[in-house]
Amino acid sequence: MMMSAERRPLVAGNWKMNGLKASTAEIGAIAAGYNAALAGKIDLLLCPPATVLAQAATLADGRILVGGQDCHAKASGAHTGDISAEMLADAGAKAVIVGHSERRADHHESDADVRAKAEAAWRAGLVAVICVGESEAQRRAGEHGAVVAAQVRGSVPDGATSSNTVVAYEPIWAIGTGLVPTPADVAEVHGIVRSVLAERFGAAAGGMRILYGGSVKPENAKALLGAADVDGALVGGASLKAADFLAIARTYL
Ligand SMILES: O=C[C@H](O)COP(=O)(O)O
Repeated sequence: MMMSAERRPLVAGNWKMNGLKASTAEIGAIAAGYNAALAGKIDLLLCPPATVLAQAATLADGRILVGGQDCHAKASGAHTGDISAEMLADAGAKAVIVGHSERRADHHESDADVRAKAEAAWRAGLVAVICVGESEAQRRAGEHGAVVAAQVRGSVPDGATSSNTVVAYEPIWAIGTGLVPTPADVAEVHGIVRSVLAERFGAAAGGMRILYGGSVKPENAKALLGAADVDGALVGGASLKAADFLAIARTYL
């Protein structure tokens, strides 16, 4: 385990395919609730659907960060329905999630695809939030460490730094299920992620943030976020309500 005083916690919200214009009031409430005490300790990022991203950026008013949930690897061109990192940046995004397990499953994204998207994020000046995580069958077979290590090796591009990259560990079986690993299980995998980052990036790995995601709720946040090598959370369902998202963030106060 490597520790670094430089790692400022990050609590990120992923609205997935939820949220209409009216829902962005929650983003205004989150920005309003990000008071001096929270701002003194942690960063907040919210990733709504691309359709409301610009509106979210306006409501966030620079107080919290907003981001995209995916991007195309290219900057522009004939790719119907896709959105580039440059477009997200133009709408006010400061970060983008890449390689979420739902993208890997629904859109057959490989580690190489995810790596290209992370590079696209950097090209546009965005932080890449790179997701990794094992399936239930892989966990049962005891393969979680090897699976996650391979995903980190394949999905994180050369050139990653603590400023341009965040890794999110999200065991697939914990996403949206209410099932959570024990803090010791989370610490084990985060330690593996940090070791792989250290093999690749040396001492800089000590400054890189590794988030845990998967059924994080106000009730379990303290235990999960208190685990070794956990530098924040990637929150799905509980990020849809400002009160719940802020309650998770306040775990750090
Ligand atoms: O990106 C977020 C994760 O997939 C976690 O979702 P969840 O908090 O609804 O389990």
